[in-house]
Amino acid sequence: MTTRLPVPRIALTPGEPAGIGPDLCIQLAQQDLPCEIIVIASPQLLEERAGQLGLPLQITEFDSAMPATAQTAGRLTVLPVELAEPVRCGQLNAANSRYVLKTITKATKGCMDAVFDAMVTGPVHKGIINDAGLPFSGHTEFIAGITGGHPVMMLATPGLRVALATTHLPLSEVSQAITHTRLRTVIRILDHELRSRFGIAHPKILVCGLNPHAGENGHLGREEIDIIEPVLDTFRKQGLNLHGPLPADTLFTEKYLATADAVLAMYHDQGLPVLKHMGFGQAVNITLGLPIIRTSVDHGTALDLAGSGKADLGSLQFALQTALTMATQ
Ligand SMILES: NC(=O)c1ccc[n+]([C@@H]2O[C@H](COP(=O)([O-])OP(=O)(O)OC[C@H]3O[C@@H](n4cnc5c(N)ncnc54)[C@H](O)[C@@H]3O)[C@@H](O)[C@H]2O)c1
Ligand SMILES: N[C@H](C(=O)O)[C@H](O)COP(=O)(O)O
Repeated sequence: MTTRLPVPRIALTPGEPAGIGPDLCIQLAQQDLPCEIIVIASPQLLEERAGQLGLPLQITEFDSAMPATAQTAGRLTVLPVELAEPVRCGQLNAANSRYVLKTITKATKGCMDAVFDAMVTGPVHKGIINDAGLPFSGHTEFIAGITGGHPVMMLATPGLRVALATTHLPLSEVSQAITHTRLRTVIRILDHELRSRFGIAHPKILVCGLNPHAGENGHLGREEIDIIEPVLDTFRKQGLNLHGPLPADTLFTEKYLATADAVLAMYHDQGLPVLKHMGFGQAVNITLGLPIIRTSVDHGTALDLAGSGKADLGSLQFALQTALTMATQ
């Protein structure tokens, strides 16, 4: 007798309604998939956008009491959330910012309550959420505010994983944020999840310095000597396979990357431009350190492309595939 495994149920938030998130959800819905996708959004928005794109879409309202069924092309299961105001492609409207946060909150709580096996997020516009007077610096921090845990942002593309010691911080605040406590927490989570979620027995992690040339022996900054090296030394004594602090400009070369499982960058734009240069459109953003599985696209709202049919589905597909792998391993 064979036992059929349950179909994974994945929550999908389209993000900013005036951006390409709704387009991508509709494009994704044109495929048969080995999981159930529950889009948390306004059904009216999705129907209007499908009309603009000229794509078929039959919407069914989500009923959590029903067993999960695999996604079939042209259909979509939706957990409805009402918009505050109608949406025009490419035009941000702060009145709809609470709607955006509500969709993410529902997905997060649904994962916490085991209604969903994982959540995948489309791109939000952080600025318009802030313009609405709502504190928000990114999904990563917002979701962790609901679930608890210290979130660690890691982007991955075939051949490279980059995790960040700090996430959405003004550059002027980064140095202060690189503390012994933060680095210890981030490295512990990164090492642990590379083992537990990605099946890497003894992960080799390359750690960037903060300053040019990793501080040039203290002549170009002391964070490496005072903070990064002592933390790495402590973990090395415990058997972790950590290398650094290395100058970030030369760390990102083949000689170093060839044998590495992940790079830990000290701040957002130290690590992510390299990863996006290598894999934009084929990369995923994964939040480590949470009690739930959350992945996301590697791109933003692309307001210029909303409703045009030109948005590339690659990163959303990769994000979904990664969430599925993590949920079913
Ligand atoms: N996952 C997220 O929520 C996320 C990620 C990155 C940026 N953002 C936000 O998005 C907003 C806009 O950011 P940005 O302009 O720096 O980046 P962006 O990714 O929106 O756009 C950069 C360029 O890439 C193009 N592009 C982006 N996604 C594409 C796709 N799927 N297919 C084809 N072309 C695509 C755009 O047309 C644009 O030319 C900001 O508010 C930023 O914070 C959100
Ligand atoms: N740092 C992400 C990137 O550049 O792709 C992006 O801002 C999204 O972050 P959140 O997943 O925290 O919203």
